[in-house]
Amino acid sequence: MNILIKNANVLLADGKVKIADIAIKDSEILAIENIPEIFKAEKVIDGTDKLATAGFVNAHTHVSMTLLRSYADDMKLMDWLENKIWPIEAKMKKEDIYWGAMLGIAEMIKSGTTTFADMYGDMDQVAQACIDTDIRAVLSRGIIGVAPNGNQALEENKILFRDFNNANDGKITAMFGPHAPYTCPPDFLQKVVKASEEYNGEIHIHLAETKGEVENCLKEYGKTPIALMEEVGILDRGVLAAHCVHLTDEDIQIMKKYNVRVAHNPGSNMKLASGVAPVPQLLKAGVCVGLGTDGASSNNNLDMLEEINLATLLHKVNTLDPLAVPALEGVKMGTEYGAKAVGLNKVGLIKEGYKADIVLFDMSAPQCYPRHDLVSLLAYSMNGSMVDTVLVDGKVLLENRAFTTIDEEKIKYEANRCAMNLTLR
Ligand SMILES: CSC[C@H]1O[C@@H](n2cnc3c(O)ncnc32)[C@H](O)[C@@H]1O
Ligand SMILES: [Zn+2]
Repeated sequence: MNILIKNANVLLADGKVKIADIAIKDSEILAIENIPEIFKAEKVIDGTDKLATAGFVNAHTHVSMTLLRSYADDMKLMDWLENKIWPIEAKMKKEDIYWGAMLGIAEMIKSGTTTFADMYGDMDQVAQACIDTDIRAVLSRGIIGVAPNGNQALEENKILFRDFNNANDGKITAMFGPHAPYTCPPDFLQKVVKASEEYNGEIHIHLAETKGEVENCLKEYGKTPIALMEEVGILDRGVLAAHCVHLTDEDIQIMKKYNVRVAHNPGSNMKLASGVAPVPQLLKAGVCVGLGTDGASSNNNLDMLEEINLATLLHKVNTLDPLAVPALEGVKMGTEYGAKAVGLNKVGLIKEGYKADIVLFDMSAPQCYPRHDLVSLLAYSMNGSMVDTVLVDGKVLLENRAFTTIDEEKIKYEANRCAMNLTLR
């Protein structure tokens, strides 16, 4: 479909904001400003006084964990996982994964996220939710190698790849998801490397999230998690590494050498008291750093504009340098860098030839005045509730804050039903 967004304040690829029209042809951005005479719009969207940005890329989440939002708070990671999260996840059924994913996808679209990278179980249900909502997604089967069903989970990841890589007109792609070095020993990780070579897939993994993880890794293997991943061959495969909080300078050099991409999760790292990732050093070293929310049970929402805000503020105070992560860098981490981090090309910018994943923000609220600098307003004043219109792959999914295809009330009802039943099992 030919869509014309007229007269919007467009955040362009060069970081400048300009009032312009955006012509969309099918799934791509055809032109910005200089619209060809022959372009005939079948739908016109008035962008007057709205801010148009590339859709946010949530570079790391476990979307179905929306069912566990507010279920277990104020705990450190391993206590939280071992004593609350893993026991109740063991009771989850396929419909829980589906409705939890639908709830999370609805929340993400409504707050401006157009792509997410996921790692969980029963990923056929997450994939189906992506098909039912038309969001863009990079899906991996989270694999706990030490679990009795580690090999089964690896087989499920191969099936995910076979059945859903490039599915839904290419909006779904797949990766392999070994959970973490502390749940996937080296010999199992080598099986994952082999499978990823067989399927030409990349790898999504939690790395160096806590001080305890690093200390235990050094004790058991005499190496940091990053160095161990280099040894077992994981880094050769193309890696999206979530967290990367506790790193040495040598780790950062290894990450640069292997072009490791990072999903920085400031909200989750703060909520689980995991630490502050050395994002300014990673960016300075030329490592690609995107942003993720992690799951809604350790954040506790999936609002990427909030994550951008957290990233811009956290690193200022942690380094006592107001330029540690400036506004535009934070926005780029949540869009352009995030797209690269999850392995997508032509996504993450409003640029000719890129995918038409576009968000229009309503700027009528008082906190959007005065208009000295719209990128500053986006990073430091606005919030996800100001999202008005969302397009993914050139399809309008949200318009005037209302979903065009999905039933929000049904999703909230079914997800809540599943969450309550889950706690009764
Ligand atoms: C095996 S599927 C993915 C697995 O990861 C768990 N998880 C959620 N958040 C985190 C985190 O911050 N670090 C490590 N693991 C996490 C999730 O509950 C699933 O069990
Ligand atoms: Zn995670």
